[in-house]
Amino acid sequence: MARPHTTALIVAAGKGARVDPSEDALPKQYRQLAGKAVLQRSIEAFLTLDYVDSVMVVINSEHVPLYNGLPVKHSGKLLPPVHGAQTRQESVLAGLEALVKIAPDLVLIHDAARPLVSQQVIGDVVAGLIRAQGCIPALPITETVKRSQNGDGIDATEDRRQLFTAQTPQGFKFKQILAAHRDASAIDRAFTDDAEIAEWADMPVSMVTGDRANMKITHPEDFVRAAQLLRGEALMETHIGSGYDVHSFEPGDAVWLAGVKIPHHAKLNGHSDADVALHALCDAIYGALGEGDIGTHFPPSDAQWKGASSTVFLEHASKLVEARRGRIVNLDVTIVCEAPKISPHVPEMREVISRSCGIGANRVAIKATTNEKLGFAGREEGIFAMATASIELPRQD
Ligand SMILES: Nc1ccn([C@@H]2O[C@H](COP(=O)(O)OP(=O)(O)OP(=O)(O)O)[C@@H](O)[C@H]2O)c(=O)n1
Ligand SMILES: C[C@](O)(CO)[C@H](O)COP(=O)(O)O
Repeated sequence: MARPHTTALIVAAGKGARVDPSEDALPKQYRQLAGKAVLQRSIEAFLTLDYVDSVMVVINSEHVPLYNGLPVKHSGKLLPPVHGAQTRQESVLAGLEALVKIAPDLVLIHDAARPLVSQQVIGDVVAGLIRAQGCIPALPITETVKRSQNGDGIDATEDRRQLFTAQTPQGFKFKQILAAHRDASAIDRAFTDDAEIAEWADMPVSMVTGDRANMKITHPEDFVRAAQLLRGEALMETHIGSGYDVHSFEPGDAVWLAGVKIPHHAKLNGHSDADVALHALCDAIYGALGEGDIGTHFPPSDAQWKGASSTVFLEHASKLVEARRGRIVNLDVTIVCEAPKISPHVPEMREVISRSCGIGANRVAIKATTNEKLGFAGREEGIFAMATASIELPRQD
């Protein structure tokens, strides 16, 4: 059976008034949380998953410049954003309507305000959709729950064994939740989550165990707690990888080096666009991850990689780092050739690599040297490159 087409719909059109009610406040989803905007974290949590085919973000029409300023890596999976509305419910419906042209099988509706969502929770929700039309992560209540009409006197104590708090992503069969949301928008009732709409529409919704770290950033102090969770969860350790690659010259008029096309009296012969610098760099990252090398992921025998841009492989390698909840600390490449001259191209090379990996250009170094006319590189029979990658990964012990 074919894998269901799955889209993540991230709602980010709120104003975050409970974090800061002032008109000119930076909305919470655009605030930094341990070095990354909240919304960027939420988007990346889904973009990095192979079984998520596309990601759509619902934004507030007043936040367009803020959204465009997010350094989210360009990816065909990230669809153009759509504008939301006054309530979460309306924003979700706007997103669902925009997805009609894609008509995914499954949709995962997620609050931008839950940036710590884990792969485990997302995977469990998707797995839960095999047996139900809807599935949400939820947690049992751990404190005693009181009912009170005025917030003062107690009217009753609830049986908390039957009470759970709902999280996101809330996953649904797309057609059914779209129909339910449309019907719900026609009645005078405010629904606080999508599962409530599904329940109202008699769709069976199951629950899987949520995650305490998958908190919704709602009040100012939640930023402190989320940052602590990120730090505690990610007790990081450093991994170093090295890469080496060589390609020979053949007749041609340009070489690809570190993602830049440089006019030359020959071209390089080899896998894809024969970019030795990016190949060495990818191998360094794969090495740091302990995940084989470029040929493991992109076999040279596979015709689809013939002539392909090696930036595709670099993006893949850096996504693997993200999927492991790691981060690239720095990348260092040395290109060895008599010609062409590399130094004029270094700024562009650093830019290409930083864009492909979603890191600052200050974390990328490109060096070049001649081989003092010694050996094959000295005789201008080919070019070789060496690279080192330093990455941080959650501790494995
Ligand atoms: N009109 C709205 C309201 C909320 N949301 C989104 O729904 C999620 C959950 O909502 P909440 O945490 O309540 O966010 P805000 O509405 O922004 O917060 P507040 O109520 O404090 O203003 C958030 O990611 C928020 O951006 C939305 O897309 N459109
Ligand atoms: C959808 C939700 O995150 C489930 O817990 C929550 O209901 C959204 O919060 P809001 O404050 O009601 O927008």
